[in-house]
Amino acid sequence: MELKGKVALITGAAAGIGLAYSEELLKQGAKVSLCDIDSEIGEQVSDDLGAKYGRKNVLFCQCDVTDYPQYEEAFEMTMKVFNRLDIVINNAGVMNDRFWELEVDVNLNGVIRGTLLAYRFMGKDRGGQGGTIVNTASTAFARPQVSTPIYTATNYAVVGLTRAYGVSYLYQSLESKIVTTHSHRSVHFLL
Ligand SMILES: NC(=O)C1=CN([C@@H]2O[C@H](COP(=O)(O)OP(=O)(O)OC[C@H]3O[C@@H](n4cnc5c(N)ncnc54)[C@H](O)[C@@H]3O)[C@@H](O)[C@H]2O)C=CC1
Ligand SMILES: CCCCC/C=C\C=C\C(=O)C/C=C\C/C=C\CCCC(=O)O
Repeated sequence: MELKGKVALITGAAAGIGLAYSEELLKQGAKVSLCDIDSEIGEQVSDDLGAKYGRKNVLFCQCDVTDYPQYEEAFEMTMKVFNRLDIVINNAGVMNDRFWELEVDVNLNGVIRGTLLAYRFMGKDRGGQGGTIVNTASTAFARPQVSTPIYTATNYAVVGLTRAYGVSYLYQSLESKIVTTHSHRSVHFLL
């Protein structure tokens, strides 16, 4: 996929895998909207990436994926600043089964919110140009992580959600495909 000039919105972008996605996209000429609940690290990372890849190519949106209106604002801000949206990467996640309700709300409900918003802002049936949704899940979906059964369950669910959306779009003859790649013990599904 040609990434030059494309705009990507990435959640959990202030650290780890989300930060790696962001830097790679910038390297390949895309513009990125970094979304994260942590505004202190997020602003810092955004400044650093802006200095390296061009300030006009990087935006930080403070956003909690458990809060639909906040998440929606991040999409609106991205559209306002970059005037387009091509790629949504639902990556934010937590792993702590002691706080299982939060874990489900971030890892599963957050991906559902992000997927619905992505269809709303990019869907051809909504007047958009189409686009790509990438959902990150742990390979715990294939080999259960017995130490964290609820974290494991959220990853099973994300895989089911992503496969079902991918197939329903295929049935509707819209442009879509599912590709799985394995990297750092995570699975990235491309819709
Ligand atoms: N690190 C690993 O070995 C693996 C990670 N994964 C998955 O990859 C994804 C990213 O994981 P990592 O980069 O390792 O995590 P990380 O802990 O390094 O980074 C997660 C980022 O998400 C942000 N975040 C947390 N809650 C949020 C919320 N409610 N709204 C917005 N942002 C929020 C954090 O502030 C942080 O910047 C997760 O979905 C995780 O399940 C999958 C397999 C392995
Ligand atoms: C948001 C997550 C932040 C921290 C992530 C750190 C580690 C994540 C690991 C995984 O997602 C797990 C990946 C594969 C594990 C599969 C099986 C492990 C089996 C061992 C066990 O039961 O513990």
